[in-house]
Amino acid sequence: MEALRTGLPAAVRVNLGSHVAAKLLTQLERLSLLSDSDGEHASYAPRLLPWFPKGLGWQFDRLCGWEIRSNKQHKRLKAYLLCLQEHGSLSRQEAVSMLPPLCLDVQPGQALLDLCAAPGSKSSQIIEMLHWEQNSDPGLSDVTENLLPRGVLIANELVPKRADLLTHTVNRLGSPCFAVTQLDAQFFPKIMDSNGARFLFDRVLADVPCSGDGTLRKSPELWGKWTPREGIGLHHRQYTILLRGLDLLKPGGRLVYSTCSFNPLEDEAVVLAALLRRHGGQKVTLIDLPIFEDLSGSPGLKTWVVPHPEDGRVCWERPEEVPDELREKLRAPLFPPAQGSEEAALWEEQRCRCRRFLPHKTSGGGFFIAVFLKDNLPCLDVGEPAPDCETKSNGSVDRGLISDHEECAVDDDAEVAGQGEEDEDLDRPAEQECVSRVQGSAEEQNAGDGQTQSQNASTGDGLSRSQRRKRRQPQQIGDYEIVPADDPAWLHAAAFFGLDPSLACNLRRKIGHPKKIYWISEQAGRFLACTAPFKMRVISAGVRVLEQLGASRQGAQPMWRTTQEGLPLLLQHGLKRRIAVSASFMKRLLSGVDLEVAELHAAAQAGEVMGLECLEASQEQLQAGHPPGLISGSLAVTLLTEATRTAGLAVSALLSGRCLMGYASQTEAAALCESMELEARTTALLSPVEATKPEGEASQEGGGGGGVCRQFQAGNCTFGDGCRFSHETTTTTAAAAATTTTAT
Ligand SMILES: C[S@@+](CC[C@H](N)C(=O)[O-])C[C@H]1O[C@@H](n2cnc3c(N)ncnc32)[C@H](O)[C@@H]1O
Repeated sequence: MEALRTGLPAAVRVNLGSHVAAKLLTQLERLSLLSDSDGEHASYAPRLLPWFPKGLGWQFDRLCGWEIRSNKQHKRLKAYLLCLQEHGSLSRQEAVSMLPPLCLDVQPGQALLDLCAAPGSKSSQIIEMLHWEQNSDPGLSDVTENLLPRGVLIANELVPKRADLLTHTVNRLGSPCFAVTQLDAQFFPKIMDSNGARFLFDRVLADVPCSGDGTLRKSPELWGKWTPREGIGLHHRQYTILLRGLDLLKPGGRLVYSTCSFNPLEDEAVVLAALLRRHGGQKVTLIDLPIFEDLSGSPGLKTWVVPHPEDGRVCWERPEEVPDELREKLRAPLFPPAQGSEEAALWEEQRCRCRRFLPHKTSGGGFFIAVFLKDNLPCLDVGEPAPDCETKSNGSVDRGLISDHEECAVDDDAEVAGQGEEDEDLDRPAEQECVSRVQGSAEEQNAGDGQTQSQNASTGDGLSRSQRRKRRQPQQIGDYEIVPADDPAWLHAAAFFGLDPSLACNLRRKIGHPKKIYWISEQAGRFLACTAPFKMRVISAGVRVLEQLGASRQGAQPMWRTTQEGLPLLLQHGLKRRIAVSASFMKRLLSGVDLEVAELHAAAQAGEVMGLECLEASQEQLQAGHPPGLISGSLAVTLLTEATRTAGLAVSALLSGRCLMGYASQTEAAALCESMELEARTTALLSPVEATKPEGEASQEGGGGGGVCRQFQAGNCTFGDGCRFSHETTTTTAAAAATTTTAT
């Protein structure tokens, strides 16, 4: 209890794939040397989390998340972290919440499913892990085609607004290895690949909605809200999500079940109920978690009590003790196994493999994890499905031991309806939020009552479930189509950017939306080519790499631009329209200044710009009547110091007959600029609060460039005093802002 009353240390995870990963790790190491003699900044010393691979996880032991968020004294640290988060270099994530993805043992090329994914901390971590092989040496990525990530994470979320937030979170990573779906995980359908075989996942994460009492350290307001009813109401939904996940898992595959709750009704009771069944004819068992140095959890509970939903002081040990009027609510699966029963023996053997992470032992938040392994043996005869968990006349409990759950869990064909939701606050703690999101939704009521959407649907049209199933045609997942290798628009874009036309096999576009082209990993492509019994909502897939510029003239080929998020991929694949510029030139570009073509040539003369010749009209073009000089259009601008085939800092830009302008959004541009100033920014963190940013001296902090913050003018700049753009509101600066060309 004492531990729960203290703040939760803030923790961060560095993205190995970021172009600043190596620099950022150096700065974290530098900060870690701070000590008490550094006075007010001593708490800025992060500690390396020894159990996180590749030295990427860090924790600020003496600083909690809400302090960074709300204490003005830490505004520069907040801006520093926000900026790094914005360009996907760093994620703020509670330390124990980093464990489930590590328990998945992600391997390159795998297909993974995150059933309950918003706001997306674990999904981002998994996607980053899919890239680890490729980014094994931070900052020096030697990317070859063979090492391009092939795997996929399908990140699923029920609530539409949270699914949008999830999409934003994973999009920051610029990865081709994901798709976001918006479905009720309980009804995530059986999908078939293009060969008619079932598409199963190598790994599944079921980080289910829970009562969130493990997050009391970061969300103290939960103290007043918690009731025993929540755990009881959530148990059934957690169980059906877990069953669905196990069914979607390949034989030999792993599923990680996790909650941020201490409640055994949401933890042990759910895990035990799933262990007692077969899944697609296969048995499942628990396996030990990996060893996390410094972070040992406790085993799962042997026994527990079930409280009265309205009065936590009244509890029962056995289902038979429950008064008749509560028997429907407090069903047998909520209870521990009866002493001496077959189930108790099984549980005794398995429970030690569950792990409870307790705040007073780990200095972190409360968490529960169990790792399931699905049998690799041929299916056994599964027999008749058992009735769902009934109390026998002799008082013992029938949990359907080793029966198959196929029929008793959920209907594959259930259509999923999204639920309306209130606004998001990015700064609010993830796990706690997910609790409040699900409470009160109509769908929660259904799940709590044990009534599924499929049951509702079955009464609708007078047809039986199997009749409706037969009547339905399988539907292709999502609305994505392959870009044909001989598509004229693609061939034109490939020729313009100097890309190999055969790259088309990686590209998709949304049906009816030919103006955006996405790059999709091999496994993501396989997933999108599958069919499902109903139209699945795929909100986003892969990374947008090309976008058509304006409307094309009648008969003329459309012009394309590279997107900021897709640039690293295109550069790795030989994009030829690229120039390299000095740091000071890059800062000017990022500050939103239009750089006149004459200035570009002068900078090239001075050695500040290299590679202009790749923008010049070729002999062929000149013969075809193109005027001599630079060819207008989209291009990549990289830093002169970066080797050309690395994932270094690169900016999408546009050259017109008159000038060169950046095409990153204001937020992206600000974040990229900050990333160039990482060392200076870290130094600035450590100077006295008042002296750090004297008015009008932004450039002394390494900001350089100037320019007016349009986010500030629109009233939504998140960087506050830490913003590198001007927050002045004079007429002069407003007029200057009107002329900036950086895209929003
Ligand atoms: C514990 S949170 C997930 C946190 C997430 N894994 C992360 O690390 O950022 C649970 C999420 O499940 C969502 N959810 C609730 N019921 C669901 C359902 N039936 N199907 C899919 N998602 C659901 C909630 O809206 C919430 O976003």
